[in-house]
Amino acid sequence: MTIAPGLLPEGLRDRLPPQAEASSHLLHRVIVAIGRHGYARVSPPLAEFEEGLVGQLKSAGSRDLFRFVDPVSQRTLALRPDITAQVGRIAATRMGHRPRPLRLAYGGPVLKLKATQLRPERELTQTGAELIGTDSVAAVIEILQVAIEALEVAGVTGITVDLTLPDLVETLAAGAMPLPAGKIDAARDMLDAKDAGGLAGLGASAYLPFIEAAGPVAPALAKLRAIEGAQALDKRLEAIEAIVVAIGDRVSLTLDPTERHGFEYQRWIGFSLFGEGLSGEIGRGGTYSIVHPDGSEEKATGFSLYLDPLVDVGLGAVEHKRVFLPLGTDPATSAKLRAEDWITIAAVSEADDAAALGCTHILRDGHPVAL
Ligand SMILES: N[C@@H](Cc1c[nH]c[nH+]1)C(=O)O
Repeated sequence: MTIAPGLLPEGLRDRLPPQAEASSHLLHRVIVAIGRHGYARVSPPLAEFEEGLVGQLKSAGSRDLFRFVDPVSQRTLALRPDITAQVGRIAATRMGHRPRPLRLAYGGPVLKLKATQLRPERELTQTGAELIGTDSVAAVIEILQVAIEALEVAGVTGITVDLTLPDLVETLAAGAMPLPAGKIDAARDMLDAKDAGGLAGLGASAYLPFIEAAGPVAPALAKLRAIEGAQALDKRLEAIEAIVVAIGDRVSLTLDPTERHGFEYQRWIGFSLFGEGLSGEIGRGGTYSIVHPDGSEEKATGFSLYLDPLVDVGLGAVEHKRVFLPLGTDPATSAKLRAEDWITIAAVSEADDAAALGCTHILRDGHPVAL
């Protein structure tokens, strides 16, 4: 089968001007904003041994990995679908001796095995921060504040934070709302899909009220509090109240306690981030556990942002002044212009056309004149 020239595999794309520049500009601005909160940047590789990517975070699956055999080591390598696991590996090994809490930031491409309907792209630019050594309420609030600031710096407005309780079913099933072990996964899936009939069929009707307890945070919290047998969640609900106090004025807060989708390894709290005019989720995060080589576990809290939807709506675009330099322009003059922040487009033939080349100015008598 021949492949049409320029055709790329599904979910992979070229970024052209000006979006390619906007994308790197946005990543730079966001990572600088994260760094201001003390998060030092790490830069793990695009691919590593499969074991390095799957064993690091408790409960993280290994399904969505692009795998291949490395002709050099003869070992199975995988392309990273998520940088958080790599940061976990670094924190547990090379930076295991650094004082806690350890604040690390990252940014770069990740590759998902499957696209989703909402996100047809498989290669995404992921950036974020991980606060390692704690999953306290204070840690969650710091992480949310850093994420919100990073989104604001990127130009996102109308931010919504949707909170969820990823381990809700396990927590309740172990206490007041028992479920046979074999049914926990099924109950979780049905709650995630808000499938009331399925839940009842499973003998998990006690969980039905959780489906109703979703929406703007204040009424949702009130409904959760009223659920018979949900006292095991009290500490989590208090934490959510503290989050409302900390960031409720800055963003819209919603609560969807049974949302699990995309929260594979997050534990007592998770959150999704949305922005006005941006389709789908633009970020996600929560608390999780890093597994150390000796089997011990370390708590952590973090967030990741996905910058592609921002670039797609034009955020990060940089306005440039582009001056056309006719043939024979003195190199010292053009160097001076570049030092003054101009982009210089030098003629290479008499036929070159300043307007067609996207110039905003043309150099006349040593000075840029607007076209
Ligand atoms: N890396 C996760 C989000 C996250 C970061 N830290 C904890 N959770 C994701 O992209 O879904």
